[in-house]
Amino acid sequence: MPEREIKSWLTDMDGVLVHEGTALPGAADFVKRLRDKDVPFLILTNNSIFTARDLRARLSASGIEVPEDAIWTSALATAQFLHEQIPGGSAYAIGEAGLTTALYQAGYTLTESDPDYVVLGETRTYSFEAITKAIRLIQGGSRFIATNPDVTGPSQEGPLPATGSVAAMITAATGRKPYFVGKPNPILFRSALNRIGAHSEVTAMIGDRMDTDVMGGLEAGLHTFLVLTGSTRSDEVQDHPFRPNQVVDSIADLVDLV
Ligand SMILES: O=C(CO)COP(=O)(O)O
Ligand SMILES: [Mg+2]
Repeated sequence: MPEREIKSWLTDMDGVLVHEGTALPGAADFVKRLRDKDVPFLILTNNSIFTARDLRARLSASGIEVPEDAIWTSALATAQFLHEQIPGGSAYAIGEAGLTTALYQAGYTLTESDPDYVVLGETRTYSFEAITKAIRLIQGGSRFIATNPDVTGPSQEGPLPATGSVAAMITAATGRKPYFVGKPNPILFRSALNRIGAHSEVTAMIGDRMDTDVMGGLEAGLHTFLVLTGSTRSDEVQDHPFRPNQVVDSIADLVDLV
């Protein structure tokens, strides 16, 4: 049992609720319990590929029913961050609808011509041409932003290369490191807590990665649960200088805590 009462929940998506488009055992029950008991919650994902509307549909197709406004992605947080930094700015974006739509909705112009920012997001179709353009723009002075530092993402077949790995390639070519807006950045956690009106003292974070979900939750003052259905094996927890409050096999073990 947690040492403190949990009144609101932030939960990661890939590796906790789903593997790509397949729901993990207990995920649908966990979310249904939250909604039936009207418990404040938010799905907090570093996956910047999809819009919240698309993610709602994908989760529904896997049997997990959540409203669109219960989903907060690293793409949405990145667009909000850039709007606060340079309102009405411009960006060269590598990513999919989740990122480009969020940037447009934040009032940004997408361009290859002297953009304020190069924004790297998640995609399954990174192109050599696009990465080359990004490298040249960064060398020309555009600021380098990435939606999330995850070097891999989980799937049923095994790890998938992710934004953090591609960012490392661009860093190697330019000598510039990106500013990552997604987990573990406190910006994502603070914006998430604000969206559900929750206080860190009584909020839990459920994740599958130590370097994003658990680190970010820990630093935000949340109670942290690590599940073993995603990117972290139980014997890997000790490789990190910090640990979650609790390690559980899967989200099915947390249903009765709601
Ligand atoms: O998509 C991701 C990295 O590829 C991570 O997504 P989550 O933050 O939902 O685990
Ligand atoms: Mg995850």
